[in-house]
Amino acid sequence: MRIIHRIDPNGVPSQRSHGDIDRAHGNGLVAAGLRHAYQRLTVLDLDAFTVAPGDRHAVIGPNGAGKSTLLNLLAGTTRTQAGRITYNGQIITRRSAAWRARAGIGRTFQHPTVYPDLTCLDCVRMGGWHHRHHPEYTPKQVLDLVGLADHADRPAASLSHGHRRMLDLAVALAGQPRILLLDEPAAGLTETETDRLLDVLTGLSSWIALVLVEHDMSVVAALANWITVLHHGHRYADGPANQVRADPAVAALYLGTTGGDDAERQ
Ligand SMILES: Nc1ncnc2c1ncn2[C@@H]1O[C@H](COP(=O)(O)OP(=O)(O)OP(=O)(O)O)[C@@H](O)[C@H]1O
Repeated sequence: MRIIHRIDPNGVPSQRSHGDIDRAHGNGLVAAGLRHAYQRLTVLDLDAFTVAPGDRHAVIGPNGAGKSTLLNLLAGTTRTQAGRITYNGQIITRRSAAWRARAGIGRTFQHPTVYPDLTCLDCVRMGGWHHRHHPEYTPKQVLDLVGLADHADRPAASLSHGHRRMLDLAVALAGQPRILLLDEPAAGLTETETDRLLDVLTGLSSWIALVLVEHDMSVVAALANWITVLHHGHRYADGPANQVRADPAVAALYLGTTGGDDAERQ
């Protein structure tokens, strides 16, 4: 199986399933030359990563591959050490996470960080604070969307793990993101909760781009039309979701039967 690479060696998008027109006008999120190290250990070294409006882009890879690090750099919760990030044609590399959230780059967390002392409704109000005068949806509508309408007045701290994840998503959605970065949104959810999550995410407006870090391949299969595989911080494979999922080398990577032929894959 040949993996179709999305980026040519010069960093120019080469193959796209959709979004080309928007990208041509400079819309979307474009990261180039992102490198990140903890102490002297480089955990991410990515030539290019692009997200166009409407993308459904999964980032997969074994534990420690650098997936969350990538998401944190895109969201601005981790400071960029090397590389450049642009959003709708504007360089945002040094912009804070709060600035990026206001600009439309929303995120959820691997470990949901809701405001524990606030009620669910107030958490969502906080998430949509910068849209409070012209909200697309009221906080109650957002809570209803994720199935938490009955919990509006409960403190966030009292929620179950699954409900906390959905509240985290509601907070992100209240910010009216144009790009939504999701860090393992299905982790720890029951089957019913996962179905709800998929209902919410598949029902989002088609112009909202999703970047999904996820280990659950059924969730990836249901949502993603493009997959980037990371391995030891490098891009191991990149292509249309059905092709990447069918690639024996990607399966072997997950089963731990590959030696990690990064050089061959880049
Ligand atoms: N704050 C930190 N200090 C030191 N090392 C870190 C820190 N955060 C992450 N790392 C290391 O960086 C590497 C990449 O971590 P990252 O969380 O991005 O991987 P991941 O692909 O998201 O993994 P997982 O699927 O297990 O969540 C790992 O080796 C991890 O141990």
